[in-house]
Amino acid sequence: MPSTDPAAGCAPRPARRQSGDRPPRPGRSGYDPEAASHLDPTPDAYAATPFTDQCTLNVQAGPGGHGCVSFLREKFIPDGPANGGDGGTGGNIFIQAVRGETSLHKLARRGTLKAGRGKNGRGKGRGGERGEDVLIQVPVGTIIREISRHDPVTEEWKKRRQAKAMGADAVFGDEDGDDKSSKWRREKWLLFPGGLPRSFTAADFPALPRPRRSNLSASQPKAPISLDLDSPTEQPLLLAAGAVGGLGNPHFVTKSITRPKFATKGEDGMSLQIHLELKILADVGLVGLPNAGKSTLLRSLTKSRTRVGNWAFTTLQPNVGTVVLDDFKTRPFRGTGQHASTPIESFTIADIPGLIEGAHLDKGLGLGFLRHVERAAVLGFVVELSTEDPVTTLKSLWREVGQYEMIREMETHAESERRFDGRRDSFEDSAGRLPVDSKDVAEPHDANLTRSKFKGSPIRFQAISAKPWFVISTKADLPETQDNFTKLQQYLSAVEKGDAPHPGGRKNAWRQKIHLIPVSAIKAEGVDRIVPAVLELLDGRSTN
Ligand SMILES: Nc1nc2c(ncn2[C@@H]2O[C@H](COP(=O)(O)OP(=O)(O)OP(=O)(O)O)[C@@H](O)[C@H]2O)c(=O)[nH]1
Ligand SMILES: [Mg+2]
Repeated sequence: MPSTDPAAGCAPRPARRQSGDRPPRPGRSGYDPEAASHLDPTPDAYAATPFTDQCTLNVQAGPGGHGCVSFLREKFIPDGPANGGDGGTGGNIFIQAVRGETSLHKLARRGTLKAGRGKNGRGKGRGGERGEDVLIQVPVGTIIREISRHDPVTEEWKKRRQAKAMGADAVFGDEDGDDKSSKWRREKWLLFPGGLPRSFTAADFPALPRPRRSNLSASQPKAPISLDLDSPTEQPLLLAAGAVGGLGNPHFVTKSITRPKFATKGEDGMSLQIHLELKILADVGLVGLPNAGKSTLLRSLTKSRTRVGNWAFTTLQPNVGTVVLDDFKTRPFRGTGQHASTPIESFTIADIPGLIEGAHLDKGLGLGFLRHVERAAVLGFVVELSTEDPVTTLKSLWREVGQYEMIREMETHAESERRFDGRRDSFEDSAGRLPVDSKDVAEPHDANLTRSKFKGSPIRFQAISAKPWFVISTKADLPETQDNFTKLQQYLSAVEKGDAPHPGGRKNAWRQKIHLIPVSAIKAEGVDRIVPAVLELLDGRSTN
């Protein structure tokens, strides 16, 4: 076996152990145990990075700053007109899918993210500064679902509408509507600190201005949020717009009140509880029992440094490797989607933890990791030839995949019903938006951000059994594996011809040309046949 290291030059190579101090490695037959290589690495030569694929976040848009009560005061003008500035708008919450991120663990640790509060208005008509924005960066392939929201402005509108519907004069009354004489709500107003209580009687107090939102809020996604960030977002997408600031005292100058000693407080920012779920986007997803050789195969096809070990559940998190194609002449085109006419330069392979029989009953690591191959274009079933019956193994793998597919279909159905109910209950106008006060022109921090339209796609589910699939029979270097290979070959050709039912049990499952590729991943033998087979399936056309 040649001991050349394909990873050399791209990662620091661990110090080679002396043959005397290397621990014995059980169960490796037909292979020289002393020769460490990229495909059979020493136990410390693997990448171990923290990984989380789901988390819940609380995000809070910034509250607005308060309006200011101030009067012009100059030499010879002791009691000038009102000149208090408006409060600044609160910070916004943006989200962006970026290529460099691979996990949600950093966000999972944060829990709550709050945008900055707008600054209060100041004298001489100076408006308060905007609050600081928060930008949440997530990996490409993250799905965002809204769990709950608290939007003080929407609630205020709701309350007013209800009060109006009841024909009450209590529109501006206290929450319980008992104290009708109180037309103003103390908590909404900012009073001049030096003023005497009698100067703040309800009698000539103006009506509380109607609740407002910033004009940026028009580009918020509709409630309830449900988005799939399946491609990198060039510009950050707005999740929650900051609340508007309060009005300074010049807004309340009337004929009768020429020197208003009050201003309004800023609105409270909306808060959202969202669930983030990362579903890795790879072209090929590997599915197999634990210890089948999936990670070794990934190492032999790519420069991945995923952990390999002769025990079940060596891999505890998904790993993605990239196969770079250097044969420029025969590179096929991507057959579908927006990149239909771009030639394939590389493709990605996802290796997930092993699936065991009964994974749908939460045995082993359960079915959860299948979310990372659910969106793969092609599924690669990795079956060890040294098992007793590879056909039974393949069938049981498909059974688990079928169970997962069923669960996902039910979830998708339930989700669309929930969304429908959410829309019906939400307080929105016919265009699905709350009215935005045209007077309220809160200048955005960055003009580019206003132009960003919400580009995330709606969440879709693609039937797994309809995807093209192929089988890689590993450990073909081990003795007495020929019979198992023949058995598997016969079974797959029967499935292809329709003589045997599809192992997933679905009628419309894909069964066009099921490749069976025998390999010895550890010796890197036969793996070069995987690339053309994958390209053929990705390309969606048969080269035969
Ligand atoms: N003889 C032989 N051994 C192999 C081959 N491929 C993998 N192995 C060995 O099989 C064992 C398991 O390999 P892994 O690649 O870790 O298997 P896995 O499917 O990723 O396992 P999990 O991560 O537990 O799901 C290791 O000891 C490998 O060295 C092969 O082609 N031939
Ligand atoms: Mg593995």
